[in-house]
Amino acid sequence: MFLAIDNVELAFEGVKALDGVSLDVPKGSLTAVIGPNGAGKTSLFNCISGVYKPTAGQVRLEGKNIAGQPPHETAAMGVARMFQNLALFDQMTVLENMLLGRHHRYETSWWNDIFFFGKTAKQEVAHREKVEEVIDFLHLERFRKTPVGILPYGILKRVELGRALCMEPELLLLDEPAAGLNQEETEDMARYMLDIKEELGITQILIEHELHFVLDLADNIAVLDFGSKIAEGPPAQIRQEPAVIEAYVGVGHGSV
Ligand SMILES: Nc1ncnc2c1ncn2[C@@H]1O[C@H](COP(=O)(O)OP(=O)(O)OP(=O)(O)O)[C@@H](O)[C@H]1O
Repeated sequence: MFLAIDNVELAFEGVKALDGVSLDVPKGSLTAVIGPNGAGKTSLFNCISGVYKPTAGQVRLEGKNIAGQPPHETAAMGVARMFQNLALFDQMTVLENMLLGRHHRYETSWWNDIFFFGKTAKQEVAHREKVEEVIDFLHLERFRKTPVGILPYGILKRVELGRALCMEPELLLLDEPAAGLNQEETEDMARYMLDIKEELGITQILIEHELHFVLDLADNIAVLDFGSKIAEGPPAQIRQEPAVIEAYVGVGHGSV
């Protein structure tokens, strides 16, 4: 299995944020983790990316247990994260922010190379080519030289996705990518996620509040509630799941 989350438990002073959660994520798939506030979704991401060390259980990436491994080592193994609270530098342009997304791939003094000395090292040319590819892929051409601080939120979300894609990840963790977007922007975001899967073949895990956003998108949906996985399956199955119907629309309201 590409990513195997095995009986992961995470406790904060007696409160179990995760209580024995297991989830298999096949390579190239798009998995959604949904659930209400406080269900444990962010905690699960933090256990995958290395921000938190699970109190029990394993997170195996291509067979290697990465639970408790520092985030930079996990990132170097190809795990990138798109943050809900955007991790961008306002004064820098779209292009510069995306180049920063590649810093772990610079072999030496990446900061000096890009910003102070402007060396046209082979390395930098290759990095810029990759960034331009991502800019094209996300249709951000006309914003390349714009400081991100003046861009509207919908575009910023796309730039944040681009920053993560510039890491050339094997596994992309998306934290509520549609939060705060209008209908059209939400549809665009969903389209990009399908393109990432179909054209780039990158495995994606997506945290979402809204069941409806993921029903047409995900291959597999895991539903968390109070730190436990209460249901898992393809969208058609999740729609019919009594525990999900109860959690989302109340008992006796039919399928979602
Ligand atoms: N650093 C922390 N210290 C103490 N408790 C925490 C910490 N982080 C999370 N928790 C608790 O763990 C539980 C799960 O929180 P988590 O943020 O993972 O849920 P979530 O599903 O991501 O919620 P939301 O949708 O609101 O982001 C909650 O009860 C939360 O209060």
